[in-house]
Amino acid sequence: MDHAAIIPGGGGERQAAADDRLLPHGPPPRPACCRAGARRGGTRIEGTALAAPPRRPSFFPHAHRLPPRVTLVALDGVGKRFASGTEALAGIDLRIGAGEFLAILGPSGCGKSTLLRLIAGLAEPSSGRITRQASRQVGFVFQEATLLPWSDAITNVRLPLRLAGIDRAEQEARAAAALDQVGLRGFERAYPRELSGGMRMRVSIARALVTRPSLLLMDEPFAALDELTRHRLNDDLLALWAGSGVTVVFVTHSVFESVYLASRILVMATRPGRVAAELAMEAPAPRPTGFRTSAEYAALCRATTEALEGAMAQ
Ligand SMILES: Nc1ncnc2c1ncn2[C@@H]1O[C@H](COP(=O)(O)OP(=O)(O)OP(=O)(O)O)[C@@H](O)[C@H]1O
Repeated sequence: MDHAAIIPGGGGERQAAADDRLLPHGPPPRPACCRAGARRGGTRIEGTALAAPPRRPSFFPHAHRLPPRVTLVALDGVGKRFASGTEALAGIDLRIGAGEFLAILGPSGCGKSTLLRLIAGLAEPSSGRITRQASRQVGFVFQEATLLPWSDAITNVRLPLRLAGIDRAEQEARAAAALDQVGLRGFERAYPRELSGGMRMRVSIARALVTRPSLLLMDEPFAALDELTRHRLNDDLLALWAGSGVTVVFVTHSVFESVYLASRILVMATRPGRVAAELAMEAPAPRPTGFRTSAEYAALCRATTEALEGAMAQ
């Protein structure tokens, strides 16, 4: 099968409406290719410039190796047991490379959110070790937009800067730029109740971006949105990622969303939560028109579904 073939005329993925339009910019498209491989192995970490993630064997015929990159966060044998006795995670070895788009995919309760919180430093592991690059700045986006209802969009977005003690003029300028970045120029004075669900999520993303994070952590951010809005936000997030160089870790239940977005997918199994498989894939970013109906996308979704079914059978 030719994984790089694109079926023309499909999709409607990038028909941005005024209501849900995001980023105008993006990098030159990369060649279409994909790679997936079994996971194992660790990498020694030296100081703050961490070692590159391990390379893994491929099983796609046109596979190629990803370039080595700096590791932002490294987890070695990480486990998490809650006071209730629940063993949420066990034996997690993971390298998050600068600039990658990592999706964490798995069934409900497998520990995806717990893993994201550990990566963020919002919780401590009960075993193992997490090493983070010292200079990283983390942004967090949750499933709900969690905006202050009594504040307009720009006030919501500048909140992290206000809490950091940055002066008012800079807060305003950076918040306006972040809203522009997510396609909401002109909506600075709109209140959350005046915005659609997709627009509220854009404000939430702008609030995460305003701190100029090197690591953007997203916990099922589009799960509550309708499918078309979700597709548009997927495209715009990809353009944002590709244009900014930010590292994204994205939790999702959806095989289709993970394949569409990610450069690497971590498939998790449950009880205790652990990494069952790791699939590395690369496709042009932003995705070309019709990618959702392409043979390449279908092949990647099939491989990922098989990996997820394998994980659930473990
Ligand atoms: N604070 C906590 N105290 C006790 N147990 C917890 C706590 N947080 C999570 N758990 C348990 O840890 C396990 C993993 O939960 P987690 O929310 O990380 O899974 P998840 O994969 O994100 O689930 P979902 O996809 O349904 O959001 C679950 O069994 C959950 O009940």
